Amino acid sequence: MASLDLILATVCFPIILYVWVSRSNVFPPGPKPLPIIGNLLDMATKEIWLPATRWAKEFGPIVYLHIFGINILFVNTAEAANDLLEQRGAIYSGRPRLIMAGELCGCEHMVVFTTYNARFRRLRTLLNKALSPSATTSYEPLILSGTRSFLSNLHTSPQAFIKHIRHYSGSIGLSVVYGHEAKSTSDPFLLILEECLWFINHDITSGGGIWLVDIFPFLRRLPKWMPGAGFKRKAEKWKQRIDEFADKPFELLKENMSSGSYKPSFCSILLEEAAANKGSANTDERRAEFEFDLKWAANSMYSSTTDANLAAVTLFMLAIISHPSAQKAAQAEIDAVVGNDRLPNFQDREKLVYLEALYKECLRWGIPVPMTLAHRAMKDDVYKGTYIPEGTFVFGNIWSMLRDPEIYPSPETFKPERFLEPCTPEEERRRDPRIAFGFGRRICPGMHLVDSSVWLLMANMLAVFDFSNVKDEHGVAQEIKVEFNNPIFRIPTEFKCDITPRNEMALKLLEQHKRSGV
Ligand code: HEM
Repeated sequence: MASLDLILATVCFPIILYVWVSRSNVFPPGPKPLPIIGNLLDMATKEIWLPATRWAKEFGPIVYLHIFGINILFVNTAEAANDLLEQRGAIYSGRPRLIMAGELCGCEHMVVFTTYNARFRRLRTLLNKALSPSATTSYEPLILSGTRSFLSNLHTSPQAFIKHIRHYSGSIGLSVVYGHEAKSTSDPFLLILEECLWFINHDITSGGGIWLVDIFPFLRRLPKWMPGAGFKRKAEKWKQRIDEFADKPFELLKENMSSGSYKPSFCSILLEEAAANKGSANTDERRAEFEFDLKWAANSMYSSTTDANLAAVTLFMLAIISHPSAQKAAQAEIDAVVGNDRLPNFQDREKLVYLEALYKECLRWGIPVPMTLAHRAMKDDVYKGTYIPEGTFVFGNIWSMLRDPEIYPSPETFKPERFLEPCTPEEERRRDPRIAFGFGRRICPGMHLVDSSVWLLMANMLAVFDFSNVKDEHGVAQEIKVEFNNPIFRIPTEFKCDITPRNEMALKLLEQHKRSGV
């Protein structure tokens, strides 16, 4: 009898609760919607993570909104993100089907836009292989030489630092992915990267990427000449460029491979592996499918590096300019560990403990990507007595998690020392700034590459330059004021700062590297 009670309690009760909650539609709490448009006005803001974090304080770990029948859920704490996006990854790893971005503009082949299906798993396998910690180690020579030429460029024209960061990220992406060396900022593959990133981030996915056609799918059948079908004309133009963006570097690499003059890269290694594997199972159809996947996996890698890196590096610059004592402390440590006659490299990392804390605090305080992209609930779910319907767009609110005062006391304060304070293993697990890279089966595949490349860039920038506010004619430091207009990446608007070589030795090192080209 006791065991029957136990069965009833453990099996039947959760089922009854599930059915009751899902039938009675007890949605998670959230701001009051208006009739018809729902929470449309609440969502109409460029830094959505800021109101989302205010709602988190008012309503709790999960907050629900809806717009024209689209359900939206913000997951605001690391614990809820772990419960839903990690532990229930089988439910929460989809992506919304965006008709405008995906189907009409042709982004549907990129990993970021692909929902959780067999193709997604094939693409992620390719990316995870190319971006695993051990694969990342093999890119270290490229990262090192990219970093050195970035320092030279920064020395030559410090005020163009944004252009140099973009060039650095784009050219590392091109060499790692396609083995292509970008000789200048006007390399056609860098230009098309910039162009496509601009309209993907600012036009296609602006406002969460939801267009009227995503709410009323029948609109996609409108003939493109009709008044009101301007979105179709725009989509056609963007699609053509996005296809070229994926095709052109891949086609050039294949041509170079046929003529035998190419550098090993992510694509060439996998194409060679596929060619060597000419078994009977490797039909023409399979080969075509593999090449199509590889082309889009490559494009997903190449297109994801620039804006995220730009956000991470400019936020680091803002942090050290506004916290000169942290800048000095990191430089003193580099001088002590590395000395003044060479530049920092990967082998120094273990000994640069303050720099490590500074790197973590830059990710935590700066938050380059404050909100995950929308995960899609692939079936109905119940969480803590509330109902989350299938199809809900679920956003991990990284901003609110990395600003959680329970885990990070005085979260607005930039304080690298917080990562040096002794803590229990449980606290160590809770204060993990890798939350900055998202969750579960959708976690950023580029996180290991970022961990090496952005760390090395920071170490080298601090080793040779001082970063400070611009001074006016009376020597008074000018405060830096920036805004954040990009809906996905926290990239500050352009700002001015002074970037000067730290001393004679730094100048000598820069000259040396300029001459040797490494
Ligand atoms: C500071 C740098 C970066 C940050 C903070 C960052 C952060 C993120 C975040 C938060 C997501 C969304 C995860 C989610 O939906 O749960 C993401 C997705 C993604 N990231 Fe990154 N990222 C960075 C750099 C990179 C780089 C360098 C690459 C490629 C080499 C990359 C490739 C991707 C891809 C392909 C996705 C989509 C994954 C998917 O949909 O399954 N990221 N990233």
